[in-house]
Parts: sequence; C-alpha cells; structure tokens
Amino acid sequence: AGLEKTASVEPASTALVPAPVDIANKLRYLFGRNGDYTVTDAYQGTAWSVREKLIDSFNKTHDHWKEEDPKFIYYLSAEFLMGRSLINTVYNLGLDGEYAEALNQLGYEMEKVADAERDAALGNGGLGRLAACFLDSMATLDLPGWGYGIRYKYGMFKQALKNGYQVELPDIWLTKGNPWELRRDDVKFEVGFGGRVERRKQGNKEVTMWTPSEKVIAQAYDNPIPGFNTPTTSNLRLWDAVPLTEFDLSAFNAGDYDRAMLERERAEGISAVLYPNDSTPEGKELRLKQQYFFVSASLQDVLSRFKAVHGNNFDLLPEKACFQLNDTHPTIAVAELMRLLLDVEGLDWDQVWTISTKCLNYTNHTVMPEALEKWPVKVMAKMLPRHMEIIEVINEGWTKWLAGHLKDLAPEERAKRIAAMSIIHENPWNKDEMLVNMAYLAVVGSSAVNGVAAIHSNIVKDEIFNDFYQIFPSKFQNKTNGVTPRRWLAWCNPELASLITDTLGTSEWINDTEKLAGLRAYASDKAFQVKWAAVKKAKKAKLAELIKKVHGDEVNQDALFDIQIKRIHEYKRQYLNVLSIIWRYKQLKKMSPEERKKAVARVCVIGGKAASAYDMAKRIIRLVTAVGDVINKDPDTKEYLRLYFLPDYNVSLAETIIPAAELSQHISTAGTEASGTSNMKFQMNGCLIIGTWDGANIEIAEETGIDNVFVFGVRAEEINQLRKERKNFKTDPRWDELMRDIEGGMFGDKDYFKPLVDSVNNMKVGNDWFLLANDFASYLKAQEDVDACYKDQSEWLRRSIMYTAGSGKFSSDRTIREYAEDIWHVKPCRPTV
Ligand SMILES: [N-]=[N+]=N[C@]1([C@H](N)O)O[C@H](CO)[C@@H](O)[C@H](O)[C@H]1O
Repeated sequence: AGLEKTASVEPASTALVPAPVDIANKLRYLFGRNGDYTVTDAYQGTAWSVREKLIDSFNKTHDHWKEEDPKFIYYLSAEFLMGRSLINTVYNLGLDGEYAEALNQLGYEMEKVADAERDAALGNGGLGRLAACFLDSMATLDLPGWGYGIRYKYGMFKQALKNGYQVELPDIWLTKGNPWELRRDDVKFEVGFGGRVERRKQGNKEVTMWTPSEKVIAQAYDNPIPGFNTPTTSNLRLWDAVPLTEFDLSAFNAGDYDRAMLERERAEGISAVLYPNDSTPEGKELRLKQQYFFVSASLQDVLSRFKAVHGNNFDLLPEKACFQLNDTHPTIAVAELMRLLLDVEGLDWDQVWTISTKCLNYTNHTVMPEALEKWPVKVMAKMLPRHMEIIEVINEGWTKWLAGHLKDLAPEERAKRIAAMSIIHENPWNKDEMLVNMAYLAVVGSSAVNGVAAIHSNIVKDEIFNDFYQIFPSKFQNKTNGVTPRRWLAWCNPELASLITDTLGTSEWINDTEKLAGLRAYASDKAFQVKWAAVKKAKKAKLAELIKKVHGDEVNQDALFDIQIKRIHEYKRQYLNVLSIIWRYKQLKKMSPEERKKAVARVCVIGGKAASAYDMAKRIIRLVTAVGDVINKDPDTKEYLRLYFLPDYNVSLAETIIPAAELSQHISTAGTEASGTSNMKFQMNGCLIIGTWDGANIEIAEETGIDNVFVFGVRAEEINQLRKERKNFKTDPRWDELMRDIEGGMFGDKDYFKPLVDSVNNMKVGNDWFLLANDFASYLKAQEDVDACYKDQSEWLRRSIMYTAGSGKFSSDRTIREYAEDIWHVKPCRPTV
C-alpha cells in the first residue's frame, strides 16, 4: 500500500521546510512561478505542499496496517461527493495554524485561497456525500478501511440559469491537475466485457473460460483520507479506464484514423462522466459497464493483496475483508466475487457462496420503486455472459431453497411467493422481457441489509423486502445516517465552533458530538443567546454577500433566512414551498404598509440540480425563478419577501449556506425521503426545521424535542389510503386560488407551467401522487407557527441552541461505529506516531 521503500535511499520528508518556503518551492519547481502569485497559485502551492504531509501520514498508516494485517472494510460506491479538500485536510492534520500563517506571509487569507479549489463532485446528492462523510469518520475512528469508486473525468454537471431555466455545463475539474491524488502506476487490472463463455476439461476438472470481446485497463488513483486528531490517513482508491493499447498505429498507417482512436475512446468513455440521476436508475448500458468496471477492478485488487499475505487460504477472506455495497449500484459484486473465486481461483460453488455472502453487505437508500435497479437479462447476458450464468445458478439455488423452506404452503401460494422473490423475473411492463432485480440479488447475496433511518428501515422490512424479512429477520438492520461534524460544523462554521468550545471548555465535541448536549444548559441563557445570535448574524451577512454577487440584490439581513437546498425532485416538494411563498406574497400585497411592518420578513433561498432528463423538475426550477422575478421586484413587498434560486448547488455552496440558515425545509411526502442528511447539517448549525414526519426528521425531532420542530403533514401509514381517495379530496380554497394564478399566467410562462398545475390539480392527468394538496393547509399552518416563533427571538434562539445540542446522534462517527460493531466487525488499528 505505502510507497515501496528502496533499501538504499530514505526519502527526506519536506515536513521540516517552513511552510511559506515550501509553498514558494512548489510554485517555482512545479509551476514555474517566481513571485506575484495569483490566488490560484497560492492554492496550488499550498495544496502541493500539504500533499506531502498527507502522503507521509498515509504511508505511516499503511505501513502499520501492513504489519498488523487487520480486517479491512471496503466501501464500494459509484459516488463519492468529496467537495473541496484543502481546508478539511489542513484542519484534520492540525496544520491550519501553520498554513494560515504561511499564507498571510504570502499576502493571502486561507479562506480566499480555499475558494480557488474546484469541488470534486463525483456524486449526485445524499448517497454520494454520505460516502464521503463515512470515509472521514472511518479514518477518524482509526478503522482499516478504504473507499473504492470511479475517477470520473467529468463529475456532476455545472448548473447555470439561462432566462431562469436550468442549463447543464460539463464539470471539467481535472484540467489543472489534482494535488489530492496519487496515480498508482503499479496498480492496474484488466476488466473484460462481452465475448463468450466455454467449458473446458482441465485434468479431471471442468473449468469455465470467459473470453471477453473487449478489454480495458483499470488504472488506480489513490486519494489519501486524513482522520481528525489521529495519525490515521486511510484511502479512497478511484479507477480510471484506459485502453489496453494507447494508439492503434497499424490502423493509423492504414489511414483509418477513427479506428486508431476507437479503442481509446471506448475505454475512456467508461469512466468519463457521472450519470446525473439522483434516486432514479440510469438504464443505459454504459451505466452497467461503469458499475462492473469499478467493482471488478476493486475485487481483483483486494484479492491480489489478500493472496500476497495469505496465499489461497480463501476461507480466511471473510475475516480479513468485508464490503459495503452503497445501494444497488455495485451489486454486480455478488456475481463478480463468485466468478473470481470459482473461475480464476478454482474453488467450488458452495465454498465460494459461503465466503462471498459472508463478505458482502448491502445498504438500501430509497424505497421509490422506480429507483430500484433492474437490468434486462439480455443486456446483462450480452455484456457479462459469465455473470448472467452465475446469477441464474444463484437464483436456481435460491428458488430451490425457497421451495423447501415454504414446503408447508399450498402449491399455488408457494409458487406465488417464490416468483415474488425470484431474482430474475418478468418485466411487469413488458412480459416478453426478463429482468435481473439487483436489489433482490443484493439481499440474497449479502449478510446484512440496512436502511438509513428508523422509519425507512421499517419500510424496508415491512414493505419492499417483507418477503425476505420474514425468512431472514436477523439480516435486516437500521443504520441511521450521519454527517461529519468536522466539515459540516467545525470547519464550515469556525465562529460557532469556537463559541461552543469556549462554552463547553473543550473542543472534544468535534469527535465526540454527544458532548454538544452540554449546550442545553445555556439554551435560555440571555448572554449566551446574544453571542449565539451574533454568530448567525455574521454568517447571514456572508450569504447576503453571495446573493448580491449572484443576483445583484441587497437583501434585508434581519429577515428570516428560509432555506431549501437539495436535489430537485417531485417527492422533495420544492413545488409546495413555492406555493406557500406565492400565498405569503399575496397576503403581503393585501396588507397595508403598517401591517406589513408587523409581518415577519423572509429571504427564501432554493437551490438544487434537476437530473438533465427530468422535465418536471426543470419546470419546478423555472417556477422558482419566475416567482422570484415577480416578487423580488415588487415595491410593495420586496422589503418583506424575497425568493432566490441559487444555481450550481454543491458541497462548497452548502458550506456557505447552511451556517447562515435559520429555517430549513425538509418537506418530502412522508415515507419517501429515506433519511435526508442536509437536515442533520442544518441541525448542527442551529437552524430550525419545518418538515414532515419522514426520514431522519423524526429522529431529529426526538433528539431536539418534538415541540422545537415545526412538523406538519400526513403520516406515512396514511399515504396509500389518501392516494386512493385523492380524486375526491376537497382542496383548500387557497390552493385553488394559487392553481388559478399559475395557470392564469401570474408568473408568465403559463403553458410551460400547465403540466405542473395538471400534475397536482387535474385528476384526469396527474394524481398528485406526492399529496401536495393534502398537506397544503397544515403546511401553511406550520409556516404561521414559524412566524409566530420568530417574533419571540429569545424562544427562537433557545430552540436554535437546542438543535445543536441535540445533534450529537447525527455524527457519522456514531453511524460508522454502529456499522463497525454490528455489520463489519472491524476494530480500530491506530498507527503509533
Ligand atoms: N439514492 N438515494 N438515496 C438518497 C439520496 N437521494 O441520495 O440517499 C441518501 C443517503 O442515504 C438519503 O439521505 C436520501 O434520503 C435518499 O433519497
């Protein structure tokens, strides 16, 4: 793992070179810059200097783990939404003081320099960011663990607004090089696709030979992951797809330039771009190719390191390695681990099945039926013929076992149950097509299956996988999500962090967040409330600055900052938020100037990307910008209400918005948001929540005190019935008025907004599947409660402090400790300094 030591020459670490000198050295020798540095220079110089300290810690850690040979956890994920690394790395390594001083000497502020870094946006939303938070906690808890994923050349698209509509731009993030990665020329694996499978006699054994028709090389890039306040630096290994042959000269000489480049393009195309869908599957074959590409390279890598130490003693593998499948995206691992141990290592089926199921664990992140990946058998059989065979054999064994297990049932009932749990089943929308259900394959092929919040894990057990739960109840667990308090409180809100540390008299809360509960004693302390409010005010000023930069408007910084930032999706109901803003606007318009003065002014911010092919989500974005265009310019109301869509929402923007937020919205239809994680980040930063009884909102309310949260809306268990009765639901007259306004062109673009109105209001066309009309009245009521509470600032601040005090549970350290104890059975292994 660490850089191989040559017997003769011991590399001299640059740790002894004073940081300002080292930065200047990097700029001179890496970038040919000799003074009058730009802010980008200052970033590059600092990053390449810090990089060496990071590599030192990385090597020490991996040398130690090599000696100790502990059990490892490998987190397989198609997404890692890392964001920027400079601040996190400098602070986690405890180098913040040294480098802040160094940059001052060069005439730069750390914060400004940090802004020059591009986000590593190798993910869509919650699922990808969760993986990044998990890596931070695994390293901070000294757990021997690596992330494995894809080094996309183009990450999550950049979002821009053109006349109020979303436009997507490629995320060209690697052009200036990446100081946070190490290309590992000594770590490459072949990955095959297509071709045919043959059986051959070898001695008395029959062996299976898969001859792929296409091969690419998986090239490893290591991204050291520094833990906080520990010598441990773990790793995120990302794979880049490169062609076997760099350039087909013979084709070129034959004048066939295209063919000369063909193999290169085809190979590079595999890791070129992240599919921009959140909670909806991508059916394109290239997506399956991406999934198999990184899974095969990762498993080959783990087995080769295992064999280097333990030879062919594969029965030992489950004691030395376990894998977490981050949703169904890496589920092909069930068949690939079987193939590698069966066909390459020559072990027999039952032994391999035992080893494989012991090693694999699966996390489900959504119950949306349309989000559960199902690959057509014909696509799988063409691209991965050997894997399709293995999946058929797994399914045969599984359905045969089921027949035995359900022998007491009546034959037709038994057949029905078996068909309902078959990994390979008909496409309900096209009977001639058979599908491979990747979620069922993951459940059958794993030791543990978990949901990501209590309510979600119950729905997983009681609804989507109930048949499986009844057969192996002990396989199903809950692991409520968490977020790293380093990035999402200590580093993005240092002002609040130092107030907390001063008040609690320790900074230990940064990796022991249960200690935040100590703030409860200060919730009603007037002097403390003043300091608390001052921090929030300063952060609001920063956000106001950003709004000015993006939209050119000065906003009222004494207004309530009301935020909804997350991927745009109908189930997350940004549409409902906009409707309440239109209603608020209309109330303000009806008021006299005196009455308006008594109203609670609001600055509403909405941000989030819509998947590029998701038409309805794009219409929601346009409605937000159209409503904003009208109300922000209205002389009567613009002092009391604003609505801004902040484009290109990503990790870095969240780090600016969340500390400034006073109210955040998590208003998904109950039972649809598996967990949510931005809700936890807002809570940590003392931002109050208006939300439905859904996902982790419920556990946040339990920890913060239910009376401190503005909860509204129907409960998950009512949904099915309400959907059936939706067409007879008597809508609120205010709702009807707003539908007429939008349909009537109050915000222009009425034809473009018609499908939006129809989707929730015209039962012949849409059926308001996400029950916006049903929750409308109680939502407006909850918003009135927010206004009433905000008018009593001491009550508001008491609640704000109680939020942070109750956020201890939502540290990803707690989540990872639970995974490590209940699923992975890995133990901390801290290198000695
Ligand atoms: N896919 N997916 N699932 C999600 C998010 N969209 O990425 O995973 C997140 C991480 O588990 C959840 O917080 C969120 O509720 C869920 O919808």
